Amino acid sequence: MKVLAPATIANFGPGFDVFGLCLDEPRDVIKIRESNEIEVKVEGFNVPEDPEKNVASISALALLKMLKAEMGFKMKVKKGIRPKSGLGSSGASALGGALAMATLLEVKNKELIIKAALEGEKAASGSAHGDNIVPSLFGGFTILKSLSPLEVFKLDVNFELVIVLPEVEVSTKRAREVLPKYVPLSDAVRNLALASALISALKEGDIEKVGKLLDDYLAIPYRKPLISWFDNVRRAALESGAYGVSLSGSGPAMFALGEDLRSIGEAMVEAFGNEGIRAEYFITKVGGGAKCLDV
Ligand SMILES: Nc1ncnc2c1ncn2[C@@H]1O[C@H](COP(=O)(O)OP(=O)(O)OP(=O)(O)O)[C@@H](O)[C@H]1O
Ligand SMILES: N[C@@H](CCO)C(=O)O
Repeated sequence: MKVLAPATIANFGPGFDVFGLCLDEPRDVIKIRESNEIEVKVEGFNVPEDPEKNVASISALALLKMLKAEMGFKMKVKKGIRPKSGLGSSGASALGGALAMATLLEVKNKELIIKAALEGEKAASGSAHGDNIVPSLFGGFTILKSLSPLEVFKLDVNFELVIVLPEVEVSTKRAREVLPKYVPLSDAVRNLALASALISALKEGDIEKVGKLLDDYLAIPYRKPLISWFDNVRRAALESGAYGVSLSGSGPAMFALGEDLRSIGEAMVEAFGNEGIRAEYFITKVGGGAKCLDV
């Protein structure tokens, strides 16, 4: 049994903890089979092999516990999404681990799978936010209305975007610690207006309009001390023709929409370089969600 669990962009501008976009790549690949022992092996980016510490096995174990089932397993995690990247690295592994175990046990209940995956996400980032796990499972653009009961609205969208990944790390845990408990009402209203308009623009398929609706007043302003380069890289993207640009999840990855994605990516990489930070860019499209393969 093998699960492909894709990277995601959480928040997607104004949708803090609610919006999520599934990417076609990169992805984690989680292989699982029943065994007498519990073992985790990791390939690719470095994450723990201790089953109590790897997000994928934590989620698989959480599902077993929820079902009051006992079973050993051997898990192989091919880690294709860089941890602490802002691309939903822990979310993809958490979803992959829960989905792989669910498939082994022939469990189809999506709410249960997400509940188990949230245990992994919580272990990684200190918070059971679902805006990476949900798009990684369902694909497309997701609006997470409620986790319990699970209520997800999905938009099937189709466009390309450029992702820029700098060689710095931002811990999601830290990026959540810096957020205030309360925000000014005027900022909440601004985000509400942007988020509502963004959904309408996505439904129209007007990506230029979507790009102009990516501002955020709830999280990014408070995270600036952790992402001091953000404004300069954003400016470079806009000056090179991007319709819009934002942080992916809690960063450091950024994404931009536009026509000439290659030029925008190059301009953003150069802007990171001016800050003394090496970065790379890649172009991808909206992904279709996690896949289970019988191998
Ligand atoms: N399978 C796994 N995948 C990713 N991270 C893991 C995994 N197992 C354990 N971890 C640990 O979880 C932590 C992930 O931290 P964090 O949530 O900040 O990153 P992230 O999920 O990659 O961020 P983001 O969601 O913004 O991409 C790291 O300390 C990492 O070592
Ligand atoms: N919504 C989460 C996503 C983290 O990947 C946050 O911004 O903290």
